Amino acid sequence: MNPAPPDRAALLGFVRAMPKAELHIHIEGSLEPELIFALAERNGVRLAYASVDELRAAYAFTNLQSFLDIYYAGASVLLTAQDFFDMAWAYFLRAKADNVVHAELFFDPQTHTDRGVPFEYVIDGLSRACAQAWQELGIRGELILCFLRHLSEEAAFATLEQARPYRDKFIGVGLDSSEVGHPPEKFERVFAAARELGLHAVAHAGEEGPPEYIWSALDKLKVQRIDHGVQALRDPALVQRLVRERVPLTVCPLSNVKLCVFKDLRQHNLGELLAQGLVATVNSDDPAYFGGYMNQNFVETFAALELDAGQAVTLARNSFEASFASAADKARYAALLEECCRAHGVAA
Ligand SMILES: Nc1ncnc2[nH]cnc12
Ligand SMILES: [Zn+2]
Repeated sequence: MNPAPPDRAALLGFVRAMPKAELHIHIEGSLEPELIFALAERNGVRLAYASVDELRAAYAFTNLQSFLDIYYAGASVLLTAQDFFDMAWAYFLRAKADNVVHAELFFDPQTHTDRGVPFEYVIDGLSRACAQAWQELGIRGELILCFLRHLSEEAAFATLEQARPYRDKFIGVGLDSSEVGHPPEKFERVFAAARELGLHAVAHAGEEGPPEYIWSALDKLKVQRIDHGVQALRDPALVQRLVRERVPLTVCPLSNVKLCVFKDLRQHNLGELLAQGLVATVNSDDPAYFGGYMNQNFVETFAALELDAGQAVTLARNSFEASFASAADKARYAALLEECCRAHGVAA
């Protein structure tokens, strides 16, 4: 294979250096095998795998459910507030290396409270890591509480009730886990209650599920962003609406390949999403399981789809526009991006 021409290398250097926001990261999906083993040892938890290598070898997924089974097993080592802090802090260090300046972290409380871990431990550890990320790394970290959609509406309401005393420690609610068979409308009332509390709303839709799930997330849950949403292109009327209303899609290219949504990265529709005027963003989803953090997602996707500097700037801008950052932070991020463009000779 020919080496990449120098201008492609410069482009990838720019893509790595760009300030960016990550809006679709499940913090439990950042738990690296090494940390899973360290926490298992610390907490006396028995794992079904004998070594880090054996665990990593099991990361061969055929669809979303095959991943979720291993992902929930991995999370079983998290018991104390310190465990949640350590996991999130490890993520923030990776994010810093990739020039992430703003991160909105999903967390799945039901995965932990159903094992007897108090909600308070989860939120304490995660929010302490967010505070330290701002103080020591200059990264704004926010939390979004996700309901597990394979569980009942009643369980989601109970989780919202548990979370209520900690309302100031998270900014929104989301919906994740097994998509097909669990349409968004199942959670219409709990999302209405969350919005009543002034929380932002997002939901996974159109990862494996049909465009109808995206319509439902918009109309029934009244979400402000769609997580994944790559199936939207199957429905031109839906695309028109998403473009008109500038509803962001938090796309996760490496995840989509690992979970067999696309056969390989060259088949990914990110370029087409951008060409149609959708507010697409790039994110890592579950980086410890899917082969990389933010810059790995950017660099591999740019190489596979031959995206250009203009598209890189659009993706960074989209990530800031789509974020729930304050107006002051958004202005700061825009200035950082302009400065980066100037330093790399890229038109802003
Ligand atoms: N990609 C994904 N889709 C749905 N639920 C998830 N939970 C963690 N990662 C997920
Ligand atoms: Zn996700």
